[in-house]
Amino acid sequence: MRDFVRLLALMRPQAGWMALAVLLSAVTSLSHAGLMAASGWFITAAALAGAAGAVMNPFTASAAIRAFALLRTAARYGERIIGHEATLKFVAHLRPWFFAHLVPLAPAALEDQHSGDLLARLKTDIDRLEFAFLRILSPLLAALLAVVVVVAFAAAYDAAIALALAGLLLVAGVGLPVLAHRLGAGPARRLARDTGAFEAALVDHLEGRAELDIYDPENRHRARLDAASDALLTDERWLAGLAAATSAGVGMTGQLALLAVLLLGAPLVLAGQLAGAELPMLALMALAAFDAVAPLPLALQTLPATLASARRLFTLMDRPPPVPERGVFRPVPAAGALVFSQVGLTYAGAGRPALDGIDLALVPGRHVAVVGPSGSGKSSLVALALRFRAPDAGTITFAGADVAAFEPDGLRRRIAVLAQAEHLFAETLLDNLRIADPQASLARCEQACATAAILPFVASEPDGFSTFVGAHGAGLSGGEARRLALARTLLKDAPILILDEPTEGLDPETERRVMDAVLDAARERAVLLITHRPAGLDRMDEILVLEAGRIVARGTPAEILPRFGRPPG
Ligand SMILES: Nc1ncnc2c1ncn2[C@@H]1O[C@H](COP(=O)(O)OP(=O)(O)OP(=O)(O)O)[C@@H](O)[C@H]1O
Repeated sequence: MRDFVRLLALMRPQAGWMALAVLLSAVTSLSHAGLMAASGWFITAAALAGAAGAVMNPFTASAAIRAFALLRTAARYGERIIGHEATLKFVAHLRPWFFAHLVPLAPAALEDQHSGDLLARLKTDIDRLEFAFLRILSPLLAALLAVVVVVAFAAAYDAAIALALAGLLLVAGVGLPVLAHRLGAGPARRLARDTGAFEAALVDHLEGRAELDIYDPENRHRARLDAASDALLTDERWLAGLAAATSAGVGMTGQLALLAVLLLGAPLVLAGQLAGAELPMLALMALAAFDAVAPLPLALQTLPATLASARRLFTLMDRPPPVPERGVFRPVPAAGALVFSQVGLTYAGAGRPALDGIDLALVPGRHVAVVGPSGSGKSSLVALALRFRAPDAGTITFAGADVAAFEPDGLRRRIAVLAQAEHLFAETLLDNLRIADPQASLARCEQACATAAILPFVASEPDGFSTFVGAHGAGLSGGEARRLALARTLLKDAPILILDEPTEGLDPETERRVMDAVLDAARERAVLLITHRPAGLDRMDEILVLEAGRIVARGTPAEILPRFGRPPG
């Protein structure tokens, strides 16, 4: 219920258009019933007049028939135009709204989300909400309006006929939809829940094709996908069958209503309490009134999936961002030292802190390395520096002010990072480089590529910088992808440079050359080098040794490196 109310609140800006669409939809149903009623009356009255040899004025009735027919067409046209306009405006607002809520959550608060599942939310769930008005709300309200008018009209002629009509409309408009809802709730909820998971598994399957070819020749993974797909199809088939059966049920109830009106009305005609032409008028109007309730079974059947989609979206929306992205912030100084003082970080549900009592200063012109075994907390340091997470102990300052005083995006502009797993976009080499600086001249791109030792590769490609790198850089070797990502990081003109395993995948000689070039180029910047490898460590001003989240040793290369008989980490 809460989700439904929140959904209604989201529709509020379009409430005026939506109310008009509902009104027009009710007018469409009523003019249809009016057309049928007037036609029934006219045909019978003409036949009775003919049989009695009397003269009848055909103009009033035929004018009414024409008026109802025109009104029905105009109202239907208006309802379609306005209903879709309101819905499109609603969706135009919904998708950016969802996206705007999602962005501050990334990456830390979305770590448990599969990209395929997020895509399903952006697409399938929002598509479902898109129809919440057209398929659920509008038919429901329009049917209510139309039914009240039709039953009141019938009551003006005879209470029993009105009662029978109201009862059968209730059966078709409430009884059958509730039954269909009951029978379809499980499959509908499963569909809403599992479609996202299925799409996520499908994306996973495609991305992991190479691994599956190696490890899964028996196609076990594929069989699981097939089974999930079959289950979804079974549910879909059940819901389609249910929709067909309830629609047939509504049609049959309409026929029953026609019969009931005739049976109840015939004695009244014989007793002279009802005019002969009024009986077919009421009977045909009753039959036509069922058009108004015909969409209700589908509306109620759609409701659980729509609510499940709304709940999935709202649950994600309600996650607090790991750091506040909005508020009153100070302008971020162009340069300054990034200083960690006694910083601690404990992940939710973790038994021990990932970082504890960290003191670290990234000062312009000073180069610091952090070494330590896997899981010692190196990437967590980067997440804190980038304000993807906030420390739960100690303080981090930039240019002397707590980083919480700055807008996170503004602070991130001062930091260039080569992360452990850099994403390459399915675009050209140049497009990938210019993500760091869209204005970067070709000469600057070449300079960055030369420093990262990727320029010879670019030059050897027939298309040069226009070479397409493929999805996730699949068209490049691991080392090439790493050097391209490094060149991109170097292009970002930021006073702080963080390099997480920059030479991963390079041979020792290239590694040494690249590290020398990078450190020369970054002489003026504050550098944080995170590494397991020896290259470049001898050029550091300070080396910190991290173990299980704590700094267990720190000093100059001359003090630290002799402790490691072999490469540290
Ligand atoms: N999102 C997370 N949720 C819970 N625990 C996490 C999360 N990220 C990291 N950890 C844990 O925090 C600790 C430090 O992880 P971190 O990734 O910072 O280590 P690392 O030194 O960068 O490791 P590696 O060298 O393997 O990349 C590990 O015990 C890890 O399991």
